[in-house]
Amino acid sequence: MNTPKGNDYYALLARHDAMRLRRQLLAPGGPPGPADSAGPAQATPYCDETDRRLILGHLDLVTPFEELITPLYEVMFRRHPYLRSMFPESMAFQRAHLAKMFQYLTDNLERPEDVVATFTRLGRDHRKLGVRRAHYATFEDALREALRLRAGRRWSVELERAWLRMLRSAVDAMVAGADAALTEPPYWHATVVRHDLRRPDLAVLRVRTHEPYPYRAGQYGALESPLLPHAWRQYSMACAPRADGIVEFHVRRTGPDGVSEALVDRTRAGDTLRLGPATGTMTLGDELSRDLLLVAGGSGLAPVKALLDELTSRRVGGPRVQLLLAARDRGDLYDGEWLADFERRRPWLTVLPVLGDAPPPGGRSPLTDTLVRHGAWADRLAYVSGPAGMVEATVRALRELGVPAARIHHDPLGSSPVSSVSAASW
Ligand SMILES: NC(=O)C1=CN([C@@H]2O[C@H](COP(=O)(O)OP(=O)(O)OC[C@H]3O[C@@H](n4cnc5c(N)ncnc54)[C@H](O)[C@@H]3O)[C@@H](O)[C@H]2O)C=CC1
Repeated sequence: MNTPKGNDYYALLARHDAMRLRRQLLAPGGPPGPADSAGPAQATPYCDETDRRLILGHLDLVTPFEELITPLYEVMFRRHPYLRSMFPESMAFQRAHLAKMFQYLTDNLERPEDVVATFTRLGRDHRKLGVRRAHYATFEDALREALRLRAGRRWSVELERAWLRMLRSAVDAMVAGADAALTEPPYWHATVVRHDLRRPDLAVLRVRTHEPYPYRAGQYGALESPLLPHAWRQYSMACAPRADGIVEFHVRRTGPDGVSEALVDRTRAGDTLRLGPATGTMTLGDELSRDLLLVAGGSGLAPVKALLDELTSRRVGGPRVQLLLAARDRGDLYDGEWLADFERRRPWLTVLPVLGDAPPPGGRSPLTDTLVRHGAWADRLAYVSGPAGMVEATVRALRELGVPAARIHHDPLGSSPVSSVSAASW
């Protein structure tokens, strides 16, 4: 065969794709919309009611998804060894998150608009990984083989077609999201200008981005350390955007060998990181007509600190703000000094620390007890950030105390499926 081999071939494929994209961009009328998208997702009919029933009725054939993911990556890397270099050395996080992504897709078949919105964001985010349209075709081929392997003799052509339509609707949205973001960098380089170890397992990092980094207070972005190439983890920006390009992050080490460990234990001022595009909905609206309730747990303080920062700059007779800050103990109030000083100078702010460990499953939580005890919150606008269990318990308590869901802002940073969908899953 006359085809270039191995890495060269796939590099060529990616280059060909980039050139095609460039031609499309330069063509009169600019880049194509989603409906024109080429590649594997071309002119794909979306997953309909029949597909939904087929997929959900036969989920047992391909679940648990963790067992689908292992052969999927094996097939993909066996056929295209070059793709392995786009992934981190350890695939554990990657596998878990791809499994969650399939879970999210199959759980939300009834909500195509939400799915499209999520995958559009994901496509924009995936530019930082160097993902190109051509890669989606290789992913689809690998998935097809993994599905067949996993499901065995009960697999059918109809079922496979339904799965591929579901996948292609997600891929279409990702391609559209990537195309729509072509005018912004896929990631930003940032130099660490300060690294404060506030607790043995928690660091506050200040980085300066080399190019302006667009974001809003309350949002988050993914960081990558050169110590762990291709492994990206999400952290909230802990200050409102600043003219000097400094961005603050709060990082808690949660286990050995991960990105947080690299950032807490092995990163110093002068090191360079990469930062993915900002995303998230925990932002302040243009109008601030209601008083606010901010609830933060542990390093979940980061986005709340950014909101406080923005509130400071926006105040002209603005709202009153109550912050409930949950921490394991007094020593774990790692930004306590800053917060005490900040509160002293802001008569509109009241901070209430709530100390105690996470409750056992089904147990009472000091945080929700405090919410209930202090609670005439029904008229407030609430922002909640912290461990997934804390966010869940707080949102539930607030709903019971009469705060409508639409007035409770929280982002699923941490372990929830949607968050994993916005992480580097493919
Ligand atoms: N670093 C960042 O930029 C951000 C981190 N997060 C998330 O915040 C979490 C922070 O973790 P840590 O600092 O280790 O916090 P942590 O595990 O020390 O928890 C802080 C406090 O929250 C309360 N809490 C924990 N679980 C609870 C539950 N199920 N119900 C009620 N209250 C509970 C407890 O009072 C606990 O002391 C992580 O899950 C992270 O993903 C969220 C947003 C931003």
